[in-house]
Amino acid sequence: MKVLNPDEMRRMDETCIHKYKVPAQILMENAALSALSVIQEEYPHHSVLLVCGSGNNGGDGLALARILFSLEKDVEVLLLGNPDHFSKETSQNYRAVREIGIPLSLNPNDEELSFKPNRLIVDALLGIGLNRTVSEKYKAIIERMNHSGAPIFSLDIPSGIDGTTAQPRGISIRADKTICFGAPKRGNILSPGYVYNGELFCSRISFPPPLIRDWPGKTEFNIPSPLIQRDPLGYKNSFGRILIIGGGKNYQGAPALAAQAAYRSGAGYVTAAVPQSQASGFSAHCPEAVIQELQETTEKTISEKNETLLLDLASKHDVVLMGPGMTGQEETVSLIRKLIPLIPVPLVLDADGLNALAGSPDLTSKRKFQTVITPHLGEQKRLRLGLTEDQSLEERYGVICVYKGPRSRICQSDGKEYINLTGNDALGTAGSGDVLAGMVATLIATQESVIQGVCKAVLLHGLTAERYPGARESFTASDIIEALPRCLLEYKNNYNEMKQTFLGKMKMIP
Ligand SMILES: NC(=O)C1=CN([C@@H]2O[C@H](COP(=O)(O)OP(=O)(O)OC[C@H]3O[C@@H](n4cnc5c(N)ncnc54)[C@H](OP(=O)(O)O)[C@@H]3O)[C@@H](O)[C@H]2O)[C@@H](O)CC1
Ligand SMILES: [K+]
Repeated sequence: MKVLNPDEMRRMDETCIHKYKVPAQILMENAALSALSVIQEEYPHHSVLLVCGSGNNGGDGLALARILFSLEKDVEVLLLGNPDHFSKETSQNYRAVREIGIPLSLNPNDEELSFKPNRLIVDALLGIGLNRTVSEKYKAIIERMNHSGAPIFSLDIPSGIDGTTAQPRGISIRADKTICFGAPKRGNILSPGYVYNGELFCSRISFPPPLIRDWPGKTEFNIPSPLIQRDPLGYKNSFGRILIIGGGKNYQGAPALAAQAAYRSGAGYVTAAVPQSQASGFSAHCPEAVIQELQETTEKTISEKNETLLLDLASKHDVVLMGPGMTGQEETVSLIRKLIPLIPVPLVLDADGLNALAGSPDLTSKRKFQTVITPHLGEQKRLRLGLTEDQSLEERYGVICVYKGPRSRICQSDGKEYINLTGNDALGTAGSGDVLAGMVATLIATQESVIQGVCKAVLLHGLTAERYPGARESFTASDIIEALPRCLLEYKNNYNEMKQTFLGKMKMIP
């Protein structure tokens, strides 16, 4: 499923109207009919107040009012704006609403506004035409709607959410349900906008399939291919050989979590290269891993003396993960910077690996093998130092970048972007990133391509937090690892359902 920004959505609408000859009036009617089916299903007995703005979003609301009224529903319309500025389609619906005699208040003042808690509010104030901070007049109404106690159903996007950035422009409706038209917008899917949708529905409003299928947009939901089945005749070396370079004083846990996550994601063989004084502690955490003891700096971090040994070891593995727990010790940072360009297999950089990389994009951009970086917000900021506004990390560093956070994004340097739909706030726990890094390294080794491996790892990592009972009350990085087997099994056995329901995150309406 493609995700569009408002400009793309307008171009798609225009293409539908001009190339495929589906008139705008029909699109608006279809939008209203699809919203009607949600109301009939979800709010069959509610009376309805439609709050309409003066753009086509308001036009959708007016069309819906007309259809609801024809079904003898108790409806009322609040209309804001100047009818002289309406589009042709909105004007037609406005005239019909007036002629039919549907109760309507035009630009009501504060005293005339009445929101009853048991009456459904349809939010048709602002759609993808939002182009500035919400005006004072609209702000006051949005506040009243949000505090009314009434259920709110938004048309296309909650009024106030920017369709591109997903940020509220000053304020936004907090909807219980939202139906998006044609395709989901970035504002419906990214953080924080997705939270304002409530439950999300989508209608194609009769867009012809080739229009959607062949649309050249580069952003889509992260729903990768099915898991590659394990070879029943395979052995440990055929299920992914992962080298983890990590650990430093006070940070033994980080590489241990990554190693456990690697094994639980299906890796056949994991080597952990850690400072020698931490080897025994590491073994206690992950007895399955083969340990390579490394010479240390005086601060018990990994010394530069290990360069040749590590490069040789890397060449004997399918993927290298470098960074967890390595600290910012000067000599260790210098080692990381020497190793990055030379590691002769795909490389995953996380944590201190990213801090060492920040500001030196040439270290990764010239690598012969692919690099994946998994920065959280703070690390993203550090990596951006020296970049211009319009440069992305994936482009400048020549990597696949996983922008971690609510609704993580996986971005390739060619502009392709996958928005992850799984996960919740439970994942904000120490060690969560180390676990993800171990999963990414493994699935890169075991799946059909680096990008597919990354996408599957991010999806599964999020799924653990949704499937682990009580995760939002109590969850640790080790619980992510514990939940992995059942999530892998679900991915394997229920793949088609997960794909068809967009992992339960969006429901298609005719
Ligand atoms: N095209 C199609 O075929 C289809 C389109 N469809 C529907 O159309 C919607 C897009 O319609 P749209 O482009 O008319 O914009 P819309 O979101 O209604 O708002 C524009 C109005 O808001 C105003 N305004 C803007 N910012 C503001 C602010 N901060 N505070 C206050 N006011 C502000 C702005 O005013 P102005 O800039 O003129 O002052 C303008 O009057 C789309 O979301 C979908 O629902 C469906 O029917 C399917 C077919
Ligand atoms: K809206």
